[in-house]
Amino acid sequence: MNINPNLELYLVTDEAACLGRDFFWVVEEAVKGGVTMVQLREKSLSTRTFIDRARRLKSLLETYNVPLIINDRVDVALAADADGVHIGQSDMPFQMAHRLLGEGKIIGLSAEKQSDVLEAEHWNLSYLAVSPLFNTPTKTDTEKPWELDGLQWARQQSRHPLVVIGGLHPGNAGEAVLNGATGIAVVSAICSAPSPREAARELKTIVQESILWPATKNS
Ligand SMILES: Cc1ncc(COP(=O)(O)OP(=O)(O)O)c(N)n1
Ligand SMILES: Cc1nc(C(=O)O)sc1CCOP(=O)(O)O
Ligand SMILES: [Mg+2]
Repeated sequence: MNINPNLELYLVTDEAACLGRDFFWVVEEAVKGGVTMVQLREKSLSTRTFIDRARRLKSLLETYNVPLIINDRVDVALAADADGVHIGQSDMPFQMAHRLLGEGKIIGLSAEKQSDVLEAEHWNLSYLAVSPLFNTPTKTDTEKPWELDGLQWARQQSRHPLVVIGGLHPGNAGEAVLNGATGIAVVSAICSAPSPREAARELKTIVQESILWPATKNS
């Protein structure tokens, strides 16, 4: 696996946010719309059900060559042969996760405050998540949002690709990229959209056009 994945549009799953629709249908539609990476984020499943879901998702995503990331759980990532893990500041420390996973796996880390960004310079991450960029009702146990000025600061300090998460939608995705994000991570803007495929398509276009700006501005 390429440990430098395409981060442009990162779907973080939440079955409750799928509004009763089939979870795998929502993910597949999102991938058809242009999602470049998927994180399976499960906070209440038993270990066995988490592994079963991860294996099924892995086989779905393989068809589209889209990497699967497991939130929090290195054991589940290994059991499902996922492409990597996402760890937060209260999860397994980076060095342990790296040792257990071995080479060739994606590891992403949340940065909640300035010292997290500086500490992360020691580690070979695939990405650093600016967490949260904006307030979001989807996850409320967060630190203070970074906002755009905080994102600019992180961009100046960090050597890692930056993913932004928290409150991203078509109205602010472009400014996130213009202020330093390599890509955006979203839950509700895709999972709860009337058409997850169309929502992903719209967000992907915004991200890609913002990456190219100002190269395309006068063309
Ligand atoms: C891409 C991405 N960024 C941040 C998080 C949050 O991780 P964490 O702080 O460990 O919180 P939980 O998601 O585990 O509740 C994430 N999952 N993904
Ligand atoms: C899973 C998660 N982590 C966050 C963090 O700040 O670390 S915010 C978040 C949920 C993001 O949901 P939405 O796209 O609906 O705002
Ligand atoms: Mg976590």
